Amino acid sequence: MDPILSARNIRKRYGAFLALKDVTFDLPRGERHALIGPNGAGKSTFIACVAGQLPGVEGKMIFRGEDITALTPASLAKKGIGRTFQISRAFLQMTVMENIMAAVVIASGRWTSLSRGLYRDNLEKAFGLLETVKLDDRAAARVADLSLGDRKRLEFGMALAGDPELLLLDEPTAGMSIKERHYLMEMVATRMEETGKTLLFVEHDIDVVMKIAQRVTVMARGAVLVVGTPAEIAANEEVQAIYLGGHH
Ligand SMILES: Nc1ncnc2c1ncn2[C@@H]1O[C@H](COP(=O)(O)OP(=O)(O)OP(=O)(O)O)[C@@H](O)[C@H]1O
Repeated sequence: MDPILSARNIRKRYGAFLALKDVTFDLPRGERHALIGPNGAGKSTFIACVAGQLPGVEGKMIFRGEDITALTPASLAKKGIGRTFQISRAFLQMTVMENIMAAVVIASGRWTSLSRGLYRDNLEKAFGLLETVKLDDRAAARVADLSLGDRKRLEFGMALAGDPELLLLDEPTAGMSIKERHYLMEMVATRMEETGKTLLFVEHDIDVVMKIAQRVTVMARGAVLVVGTPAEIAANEEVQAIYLGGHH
């Protein structure tokens, strides 16, 4: 296995509460990997640790052979770790195109260039991303007027602007209809497949997990319980006990 990400003994405390208890985890390059587990298992905390968003994380995080422990989200983005962000309120009144352009410009790292060539390149890239997430026909719409499914696809497109090697998605389908969930996640899976990138996602919809993930990590109470293929996970008695035990 050629891991793109190796987490070693990751610990995270919130005050006196230990939310992650020595999580050790290897993510092979090019894999679509789901993190599942009951509420409070530590899934979002782990994703936030990988994205560099939490202070005081203990342990070691290696990305593409390099120690990235304690790097800031901005430097992690430059190194190829991307995640989606909810579009902030101020940007909801702007159009789909303006939002995706902002993501492209930020990802390019060149805010102030007036070069027309660069502007044209950015515009082309922005259009390409809108095509990828099937929003090219909504380019002029205000984000506030989009359906939830459309907005989530836009957020996915914006996360792709930096062309991340590893994409982190924390409950990307929350609040969506079953049909929208599958539509979004099939789109994400296709994109990952075509570009050879790696995906780590937290997902509560087990049907989506079974369809999209190549391997699954089950977390419970801040620790990794079991790792396996979707079929192995579905057949695992410990996992069944957690889910049927009413703890989620
Ligand atoms: N900022 C915080 N301060 C204190 N405790 C926190 C904080 N964030 C999370 N926790 C606690 O840490 C534990 C893990 O939370 P986390 O959100 O990572 O779990 P999760 O597996 O993503 O759960 P869910 O499926 O409900 O989103 C929970 O017990 C939660 O209450």
